[in-house]
Amino acid sequence: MASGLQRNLTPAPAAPADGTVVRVRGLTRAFDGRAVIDGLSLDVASGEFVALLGASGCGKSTLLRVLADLDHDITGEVTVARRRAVGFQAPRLIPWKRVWRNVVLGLPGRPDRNRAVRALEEVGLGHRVDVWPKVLSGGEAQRAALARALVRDPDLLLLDEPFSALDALTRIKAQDLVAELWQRHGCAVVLVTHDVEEAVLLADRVLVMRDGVIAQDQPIGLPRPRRRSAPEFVALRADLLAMLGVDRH
Ligand SMILES: Nc1ncnc2c1ncn2[C@@H]1O[C@H](COP(=O)(O)OP(=O)(O)OP(=O)(O)O)[C@@H](O)[C@H]1O
Repeated sequence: MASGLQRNLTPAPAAPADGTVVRVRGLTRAFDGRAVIDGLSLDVASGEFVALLGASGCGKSTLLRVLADLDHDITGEVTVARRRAVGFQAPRLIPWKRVWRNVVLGLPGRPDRNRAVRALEEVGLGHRVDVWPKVLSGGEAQRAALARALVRDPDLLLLDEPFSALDALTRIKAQDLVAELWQRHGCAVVLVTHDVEEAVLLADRVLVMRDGVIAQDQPIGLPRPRRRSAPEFVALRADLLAMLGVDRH
């Protein structure tokens, strides 16, 4: 590990006194001598929904892995709420465990089927409780992964392109479900996405990552539930595409 490392993951209370669930200062992560994240700072407030956009390879997943406590080879200060859950592009369900057992896997105590059922019902999978993961469609598997994350009652949910492998219609339904679940659970979310529309639909704030730092911080003040076709929505989407260097015309 590099010298000067200051990490403070475990001692942080679930809801830090200042109302933030993520506090990052001067974070640097290098691979083979090249800093992918380079002195990045970031705060996420309790209950806030933040989307992280940026060109491919700019370091979004790397940042998420640090926040998920999966990467320790860093310098800088990182404080993250203790109760966090992670969702990835692939649902990562264990094939030899039934869906409900996947949902409560790793929770302390005896596997609680009722708790799993409640979580699965919440994501519309009440009819899939006892099946094997291979029976699920791609969208259903991602919803099961969401149930597995939310059953942990996290203060912070970290999502890395959870819908990118889904077809367009399934993705829209999954996005609407996440909006609903987030409002009900009230946890903070950091969502890595390539999808500008998804970011505008879901986030309170869209962060654009460039050159190893947060280059732009765009609040999304639209009322919820948001309509993809609303003129303000379309305008914000165009602004963000322009920030990403994609021509709006
Ligand atoms: N374990 C690793 N070893 C070496 N290089 C890595 C490793 N992980 C990531 N990188 C490099 O760090 C850079 C950032 O990767 P990262 O996956 O964080 O980007 P990203 O913004 O999430 O990309 P994408 O949008 O394409 O998923 C890339 O150049 C990648 O090749």
